[in-house]
Amino acid sequence: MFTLEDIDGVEIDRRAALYGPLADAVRELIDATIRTETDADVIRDVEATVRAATTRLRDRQIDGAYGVRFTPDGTGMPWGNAVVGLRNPIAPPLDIERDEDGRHHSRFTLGAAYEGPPGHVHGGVCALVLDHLLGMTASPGDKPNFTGTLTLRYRRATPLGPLHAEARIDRVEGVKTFVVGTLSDAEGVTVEAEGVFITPAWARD
Ligand SMILES: CCCCC/C=C\C/C=C\C/C=C\C/C=C\CCCC(=O)SCCNC(=O)CCNC(=O)[C@H](O)C(C)(C)COP(=O)(O)OP(=O)(O)OC[C@H]1O[C@@H](n2cnc3c(N)ncnc32)[C@H](O)[C@@H]1OP(=O)(O)O
Repeated sequence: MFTLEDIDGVEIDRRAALYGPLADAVRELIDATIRTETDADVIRDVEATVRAATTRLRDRQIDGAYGVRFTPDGTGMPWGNAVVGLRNPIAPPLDIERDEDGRHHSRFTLGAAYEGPPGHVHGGVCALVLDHLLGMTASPGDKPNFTGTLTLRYRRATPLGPLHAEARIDRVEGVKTFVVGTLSDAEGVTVEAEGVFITPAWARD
């Protein structure tokens, strides 16, 4: 499930510098695809260009999904992840910081690709972001904790644009870690979350 990638920091940096800008460019492409009003012939031409680029990338590719890879020194490379994946253009991506006290938080921007209600973030995208942030918060060491139950209270619509999310562990009871968190815009909290994250049987002591 988690795979070891036997590479050093220099090689991680080289790969990040190679694939990160490609994912950024495709993110821009997604946004432009949603918002363009250019001429029909330009759109057909760009479609052909994009299809040709996809064929070139598929020239050599891995079987299946990217997986969650780790290097020997414990550096995580969840580069295909839907929330933080450096190689995943549908990931915003979130850059998550961890405080000394275990609190996790992130500032990020969600644009047109994440729309649900007009001008606002899709409720499932709010859940996606909070699930991941709370999951990271629940898994501070080398032991993964999976989402068992995630409960959300949507207090008001979340506008597209700059946002902030944070989470902290509320309590730990055996294999269950209870985490609480929020998603906010500049005016304050839009979504409250609480989750029960559980150590899977194969990772228990
Ligand atoms: C994790 C994906 C990797 C992403 C990593 C990315 C980057 C960072 C890298 C490393 C960090 C690692 C991970 C954290 C990061 C992100 C997390 C993202 C969150 C996800 O995207 S994660 C995918 C969605 N998630 C699932 O795919 C879970 C499917 N499911 C299962 O894998 C099992 O079902 C499990 C493990 C949930 C339970 O394991 P089980 O069934 O063996 O549990 P068991 O019966 O032993 O119960 C023991 C006690 O938990 C209670 N309990 C059981 N089930 C419960 C539930 N659902 N809700 C509330 N309480 C529950 C019982 O009532 C009992 O409580 P009590 O002890 O009090 O009696």
